[in-house]
Amino acid sequence: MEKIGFIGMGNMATAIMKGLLKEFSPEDMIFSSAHEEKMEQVTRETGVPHAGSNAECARQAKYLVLAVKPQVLPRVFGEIKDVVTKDQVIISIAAGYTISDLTEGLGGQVRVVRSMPNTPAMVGEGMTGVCYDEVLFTQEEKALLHTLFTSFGKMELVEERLMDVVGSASGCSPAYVYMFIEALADGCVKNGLPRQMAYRMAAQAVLGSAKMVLETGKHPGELKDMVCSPGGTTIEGVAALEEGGFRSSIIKACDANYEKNKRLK
Ligand SMILES: NC(=O)C1=CN([C@@H]2O[C@H](COP(=O)(O)OP(=O)(O)OC[C@H]3O[C@@H](n4cnc5c(N)ncnc54)[C@H](OP(=O)(O)O)[C@@H]3O)[C@@H](O)[C@H]2O)C=CC1
Ligand SMILES: O=C(O)[C@@H]1CCC=N1
Repeated sequence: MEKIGFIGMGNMATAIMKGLLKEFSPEDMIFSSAHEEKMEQVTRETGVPHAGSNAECARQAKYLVLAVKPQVLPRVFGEIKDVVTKDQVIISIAAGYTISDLTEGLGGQVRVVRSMPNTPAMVGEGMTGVCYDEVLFTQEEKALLHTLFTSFGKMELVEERLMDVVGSASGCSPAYVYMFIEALADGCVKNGLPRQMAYRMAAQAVLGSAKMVLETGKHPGELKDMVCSPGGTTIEGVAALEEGGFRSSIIKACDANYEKNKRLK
């Protein structure tokens, strides 16, 4: 098996590796990160060997996942651009970096896949936007990419012009959902529900509502209307949310994270 390598072993790489370990053995992977003791710890916990350095990881990996923060990428480019070749598949999960940025940063003679995953990958429920020029990759490579990205959730092939929007749809949105769950629980605690029960019920209500959207195919507005009994309690809450600018706030959040992509490099 040609190795899958990770440069950077933080939130996202850990989540992706956890998913991959359901499909591949530890020996099929290799990684490097910033600190020796952390690399030793990850190897102890997962059995995945570490390469000791980014350059060695880049040398050994056929599929190389760049999983450092955007601001760290230029340094990593400098460490691996003389090592990576066109025979490899370079996979970026970094926000804001285009395929052109990545190709240029790595010296021009590479084949790059750009992706935008999210942290629910940690529980196998990730949503990853992926873009790459299909003519550059073999069927085997494309099959491995599909296996990789679906080992920790769902994937959508996306035109690169929309990849920064994918940041709103899936990359950043879990943070907005966590804020909603926390606020919903606070509202329940305010009216007497025990906090941990409030978190469990709020989280399950979000999970169930998401499954309703995904599995019924109904428009979210129609599903909302199904909850709002005429003259009932829900519509009072809906009116309060509209008064508070609930929807426009979320749209503004999407604009904010979309615009920041341009300022990450
Ligand atoms: N978090 C998220 O929800 C998402 C993140 N992303 C993208 O994923 C990438 C990683 O994000 P995330 O996992 O959250 O970040 P983390 O900070 O959790 O992980 C980054 C990892 O890179 C390591 N690192 C730092 N410097 C170097 C270096 N010079 N060489 C090798 N490794 C290094 C860090 O080590 P140490 O901790 O020891 O410093 C850390 O383990 C980013 O580009 C981000 O845009 C994409 C989608 C979602
Ligand atoms: O906040 C960030 O920049 C990263 C990318 C998407 C989610 N987290």
